[in-house]
Amino acid sequence: MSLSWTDIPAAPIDHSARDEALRRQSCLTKPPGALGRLEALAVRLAGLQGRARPSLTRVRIVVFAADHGVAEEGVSAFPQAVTVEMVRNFSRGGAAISVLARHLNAELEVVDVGTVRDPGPLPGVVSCRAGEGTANFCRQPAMSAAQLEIALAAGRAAAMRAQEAGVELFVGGEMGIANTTSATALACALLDEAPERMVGPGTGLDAAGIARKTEVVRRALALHRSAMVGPLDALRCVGGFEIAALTGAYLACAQAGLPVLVDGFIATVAALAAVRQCRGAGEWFLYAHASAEPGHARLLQALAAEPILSLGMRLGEGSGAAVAVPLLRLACALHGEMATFAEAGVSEKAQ
Ligand SMILES: Cc1cc2ncn([C@H]3O[C@H](COP(=O)(O)O)[C@@H](O)[C@H]3O)c2cc1C
Ligand SMILES: O=C(O)c1cccnc1
Repeated sequence: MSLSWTDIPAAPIDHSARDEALRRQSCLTKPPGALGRLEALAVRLAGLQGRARPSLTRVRIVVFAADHGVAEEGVSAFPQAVTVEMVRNFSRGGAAISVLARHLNAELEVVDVGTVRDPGPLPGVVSCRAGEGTANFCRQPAMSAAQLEIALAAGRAAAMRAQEAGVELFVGGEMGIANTTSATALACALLDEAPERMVGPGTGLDAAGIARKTEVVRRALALHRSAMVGPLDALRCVGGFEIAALTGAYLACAQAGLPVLVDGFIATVAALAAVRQCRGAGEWFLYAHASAEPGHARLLQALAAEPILSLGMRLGEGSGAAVAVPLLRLACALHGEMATFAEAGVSEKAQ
């Protein structure tokens, strides 16, 4: 399936800004290449932002929250109630991502895409509910086509709000108990990969829990195999509202030309769905970190993505991406503020 807007192509990259940034890099007072990947990141951002000296002053983090019917299969180490409880925690400023956003001076928005119990109006929380959690995808499709459309549109709306507000980098996060099961099933479907090669502990399952989760993913893939024709069909069959919202947000960012910093395992599955839906979208995505969730390495490999950090993080919420923001900011500062050889009167490399 596809919706009218999901087929819009990605915005083109500004090659002249990128080339100008590349020329500037070669004039800065350092041996060529001495700042390693920080150089390439600044040049890449120049091409995405369409200016030779990119900046990341305005960063927005949007956490999409939703519940999962598959939680009833006992696939998470935590109870389903945690999803809504964490939405309240985000709103009050006590979650990991709340702390990170504050310290980064980044804007934090939470979008409820469909938790089991509507938490009602909360400061900083936007309500865009596609339902009261997805259905258990071991038994039936996780969502209807109409629900998928609402969830994708919730993500798109968040991306457009960010774009209209003049945000320079979009970070998507997620919260949803059992969503590593959904993300794993989606990854297996998109990569045609065996569940046992992708399943991991999520919030902390033991070996018996991982075996149960593997079986759940296997059953889901067997049930939906023939219906999962394209990436949006796979999202509808085994995805989650918050994962679909992330895919919608990433697609809309790529279409609007807003650079994206992708978080961990779950966010990367959503990014893969976006890339499968729209080939050029991947140009707009930077990958922040290598999650400790074992399937993430396979996903990054499929996307030919080189994550910036590897800290053994496995939280989600956009936290791994948030932690990478200071490095990107420093890459931009070095690129934009260092003196050139000519400005500083420093001798260039001997021929
Ligand atoms: C307190 C708490 C805060 C979290 N913040 C993110 N997650 C992460 O863990 C969940 C996925 O793991 P699983 O599939 O094993 O349930 C998601 O909500 C994810 O964002 C959290 C999980 C918990 C328990
Ligand atoms: O890497 C992630 O996104 C992740 C891993 C475990 C639990 N929640 C999120």
